[in-house]
Amino acid sequence: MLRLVNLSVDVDSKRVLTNVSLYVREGETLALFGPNGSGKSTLMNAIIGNPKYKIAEGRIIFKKHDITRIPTDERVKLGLGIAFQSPPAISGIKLIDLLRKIAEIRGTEEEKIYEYAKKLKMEEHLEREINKGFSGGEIKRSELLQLLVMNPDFVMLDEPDSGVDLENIGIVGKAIRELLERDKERREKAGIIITHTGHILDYVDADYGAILYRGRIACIGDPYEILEDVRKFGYEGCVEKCLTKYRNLNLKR
Ligand SMILES: Nc1ncnc2c1ncn2[C@@H]1O[C@H](COP(=O)(O)OP(=O)(O)OP(=O)(O)O)[C@@H](O)[C@H]1O
Repeated sequence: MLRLVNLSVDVDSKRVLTNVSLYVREGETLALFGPNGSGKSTLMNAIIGNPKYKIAEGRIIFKKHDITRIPTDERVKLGLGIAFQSPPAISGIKLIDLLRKIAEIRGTEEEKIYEYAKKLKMEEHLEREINKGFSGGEIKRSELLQLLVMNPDFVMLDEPDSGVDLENIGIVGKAIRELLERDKERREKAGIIITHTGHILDYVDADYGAILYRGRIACIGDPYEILEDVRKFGYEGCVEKCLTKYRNLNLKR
């Protein structure tokens, strides 16, 4: 569904991602790991088409369309959606007004807004300006609420579990499951989830995991095994273990 081919990305003339190749098939969820500053958010911003993130080389293919050079709104129309790690607060626009607009464009029934807001415990925030004064956990739930109303085919979630308390993590987890599974009988869904702690993977099944390390994909494998290895050996040790495994596989061949 999404394929990145030798993608290199610059931010403010600094090379942040080098030669990233990855794919996520229909129905799959990829868990993306990596130390701070390794380029995970950059990757999501490049995929959604944030103009600050310049594609220096490579291609992004989504549903067989080459979207490398098309603007963000066209990518969203094709079915991409993102929950940012740190979205801005927007003065003068209430959350409910944004949600109504999204619902109108995407053909979502208005009562669904209230249903999802209730599920995410965000009813009291609907009349407030978007993200203004929201706590860290409330911002995460606000992003998810917007995505639920938007109902994209491919979701990118940048650390949806960071700053979320143990009680709310279940609420967030269920919302993400719904995002990945709603209408699955009618159309394919897939996604990428960035997580440091892996808490969200207690609620959402990831099909495979990848480590982004110093701007490159350094390891691909079982997400739960990767998480365990990162806990035991740290990122460097985990990447070294992966490389040794690849080398041995190649030697056997
Ligand atoms: N505007 C910018 N100018 C210069 N460097 C930048 C800019 N934006 C991002 N970077 C750098 O790009 C690198 C990757 O940042 P990115 O936010 O993608 O990392 P990340 O893997 O998502 O990190 P974290 O886990 O801390 O969220 C970092 O070293 C960051 O400082």
